[in-house]
Amino acid sequence: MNLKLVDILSNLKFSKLKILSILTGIGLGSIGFKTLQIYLRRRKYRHIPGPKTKGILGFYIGNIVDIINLPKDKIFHDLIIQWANEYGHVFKYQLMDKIVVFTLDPEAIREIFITQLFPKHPNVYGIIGFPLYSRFLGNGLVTDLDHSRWRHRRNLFNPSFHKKSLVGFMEEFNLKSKILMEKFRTLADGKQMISILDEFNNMTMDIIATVGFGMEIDSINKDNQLKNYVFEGLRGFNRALIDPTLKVTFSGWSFIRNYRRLVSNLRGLGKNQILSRIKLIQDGSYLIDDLLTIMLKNNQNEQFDLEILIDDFVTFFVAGQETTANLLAAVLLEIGQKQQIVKKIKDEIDLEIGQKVDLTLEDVNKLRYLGCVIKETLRKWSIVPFMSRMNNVPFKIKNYDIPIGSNIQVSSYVSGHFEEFFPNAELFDPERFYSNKHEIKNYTYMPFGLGARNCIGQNFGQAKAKVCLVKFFQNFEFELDPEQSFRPIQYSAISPASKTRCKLTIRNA
Ligand code: HEM
Repeated sequence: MNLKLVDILSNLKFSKLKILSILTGIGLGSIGFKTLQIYLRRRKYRHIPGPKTKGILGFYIGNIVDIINLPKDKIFHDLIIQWANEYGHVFKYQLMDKIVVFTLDPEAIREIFITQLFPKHPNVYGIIGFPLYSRFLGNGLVTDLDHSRWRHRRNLFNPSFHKKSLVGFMEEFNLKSKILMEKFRTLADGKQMISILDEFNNMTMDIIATVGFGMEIDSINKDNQLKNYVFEGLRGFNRALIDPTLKVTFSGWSFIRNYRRLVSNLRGLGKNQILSRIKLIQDGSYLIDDLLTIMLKNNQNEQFDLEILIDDFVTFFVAGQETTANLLAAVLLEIGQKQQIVKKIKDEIDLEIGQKVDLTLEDVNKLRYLGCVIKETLRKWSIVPFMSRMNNVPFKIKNYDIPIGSNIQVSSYVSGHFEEFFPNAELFDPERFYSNKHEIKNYTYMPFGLGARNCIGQNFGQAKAKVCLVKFFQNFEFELDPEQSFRPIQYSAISPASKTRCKLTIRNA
């Protein structure tokens, strides 16, 4: 009996050692494999210029070290501008073990987005669709990687964004802007600091909920589940993009668990809304042509893929809401520093529109100067940081062969800050667009993307931004908090770091 025990113990000792050595072997093997993989990848791209990585750590994690060392007031894309100034129209950089090819070359951009219509890169849009083991935007319109399925669905959505539908949406843009202005009236004592981005986020949320999905939630005046799920979902998503420790720490895992629950709640809400609408349409009792009805009616003869309909529900809340809110907050942050621009905007509104309350699309389209202020804000802020495509065929940029399958990135923010394209790029100057001071070259300005996969909501977003701004200037004066940051912060969108803090007073009061 005793002898047996000794045997077992010694065997156990031996197996522990064995296990340890196997594990060490696997560990070393994986490191060796990864090292070889990174080495070969770096070699494949070594003919393309780009910033050097530093030391052994740099070999493994690439230019992440440069990002970590960025000054506090700079965003990652400021670093890319610096690299563009150093290396020119095409260069590469390394993010962890992956290589990114970046270009701001107008000719190459035309090829990528128009002539060759390269697909979206799965590494990038796959993460946006399915971050942290959850289905967020899924295969919605922004992230769909299946070209023929995307084409079919884009055709279904297109009529909802044509001018005729936009004319119908104006009523909601007016109504929701009016509700926000009523709230501002209660805050406009010239003393309270308001985080204007938060307020614009509430308004754009209410607009997309109503015109998109027939949901009246009044985020401007109260908390509600949908708003919390969307805002928290975005916050989690943003953290997923920038925090590489999430998947390897206990606190990270608990965050992921909560995040997955939240996204599943948001999708559950979307599912209920879609199912009850299908029923109403089948009963013939729902007559309002919002995005959801149009989408379902157009799809009537086909099998609905419920999960994809939910993907689009989430996609429209994300793509259609925070983009316009950030744009509005950036406009006020820029012009608040230049009273002569504010005066020009007000003069134009007074002349063309006066105190008219119910604005039409024609009214806001008369505001050419305001339109140029929005264009200049989009040049300087871009809002969407970058786009990524994959060359599925051999491709050259400026005589450099780009390996097939590369992650090619383009950024309206970087092109918009590149001195060769926009002289004195840091200066906010709507005259660039108003009086065409300098020629703006094709494919150097693309805040709404390019080609077939450009932004479906660009006219929608600009019309709603204009309605809101007109009502704001008809009613209020504003003064920026001088203590705030005037710089951008970059997550899934580029937005004012301090959310544009300002005090309001009632105009002519
Ligand atoms: C300031 C406002 C906005 C900006 C700057 C903006 C920017 C963009 C950009 C750059 C893209 C292309 C992304 C890529 O190629 O990877 C895009 C796509 C898209 N945007 Fe917008 N957007 C804005 C407003 C909106 C609004 C209001 C909606 C909806 C109501 C919307 C819905 C979409 C959708 C669904 C796509 C995907 C289109 C497709 O692939 O077919 N966007 N947007």
